[in-house]
Amino acid sequence: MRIAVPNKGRLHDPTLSLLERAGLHVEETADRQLYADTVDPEVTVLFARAADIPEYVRDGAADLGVTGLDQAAESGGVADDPETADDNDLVDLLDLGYGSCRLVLAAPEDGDITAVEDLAGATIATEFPTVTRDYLARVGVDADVVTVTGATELTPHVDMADAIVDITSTGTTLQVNRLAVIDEVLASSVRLFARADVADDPKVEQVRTAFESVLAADGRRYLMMNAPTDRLDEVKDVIPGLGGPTVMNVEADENGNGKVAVHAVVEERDVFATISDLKAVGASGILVTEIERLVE
Ligand SMILES: Nc1ncnc2c1ncn2[C@@H]1O[C@H](COP(=O)(O)OP(=O)(O)OP(=O)(O)O)[C@@H](O)[C@H]1O
Ligand SMILES: O=P(O)(O)OC[C@H]1O[C@H](OP(=O)(O)OP(=O)(O)O)[C@H](O)[C@@H]1O
Ligand SMILES: [Mg+2]
Repeated sequence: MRIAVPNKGRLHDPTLSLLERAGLHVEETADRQLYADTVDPEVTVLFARAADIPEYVRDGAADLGVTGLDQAAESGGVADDPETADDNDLVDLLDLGYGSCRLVLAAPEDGDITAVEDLAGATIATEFPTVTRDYLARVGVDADVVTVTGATELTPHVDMADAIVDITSTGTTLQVNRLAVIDEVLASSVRLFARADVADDPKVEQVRTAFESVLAADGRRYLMMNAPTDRLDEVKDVIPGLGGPTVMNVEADENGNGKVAVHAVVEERDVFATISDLKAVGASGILVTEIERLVE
């Protein structure tokens, strides 16, 4: 099975680190620029441009792809559910959380275009012509779309376009170019995509679960402690756990008082307060550790 991942740019490093954390270590090879083996003999990684990845997956050059939803939507249909997906759809299996941005319609701050209706008969420049045309059809506005391959923000200032559809995240680029957002066209983030005909494959499910387990572990910590058996209920009340904690009997102390070991997964933001609460109800030997993966 082949997974296409971004070969460069902002999505490259986070994607490789996700593969690593998911246990799919990418082997170093001479051909690393194009493809690489992983520790799983059935899984190969293919390096491609973020914008080309959806096409690689649709064409069958790869089975899975990691890239932005904006790129997938630009290349054709995207389905959330393999059951209802068309043959040529990409199935959006999992939101990986990074690469968050918005595709927005924007026009010069001090211009005449302040609403999407003002764009009837106007020209919109974008690197995302398909998404833009779909959007115009959705809102029922007839405008021309010109495709550019970069520096889109410049086009309204050189009379190439009246408005643009482009990526924004912090808003700095729009602000510097004195462009105001008129509407959101698409909210995007990086997703794990599969070709519809392999979306139900057990190997695909294995990769999806591995990625999901990394996301589930993010921002969570594993707490371990000992507690007097007769104070277990108080300890349980204090732990803001995911489900009940795991409780194990351990040897009684030298005075014959019963003791238990308690393990629990807690949100990282709760750890600081929880530790003092635990001490107050008699817990001791409290350990806090990171979690690599969590399969819920
Ligand atoms: N400013 C941004 N903030 C968050 N995500 C972004 C931003 N710009 C782009 N992205 C996401 O990253 C994807 C890849 O962007 P792009 O193709 O521009 O590559 P890049 O990482 O910017 O590298 P380069 O432009 O140098 O090739 C986009 O499709 C989008 O999903
Ligand atoms: O809202 P902001 O935080 O300013 O981000 C938006 C900018 O980020 C991307 O450009 P990028 O930095 O990837 O440069 P590029 O045009 O070379 O791809 C995108 O094309 C916008 O221009
Ligand atoms: Mg870019």
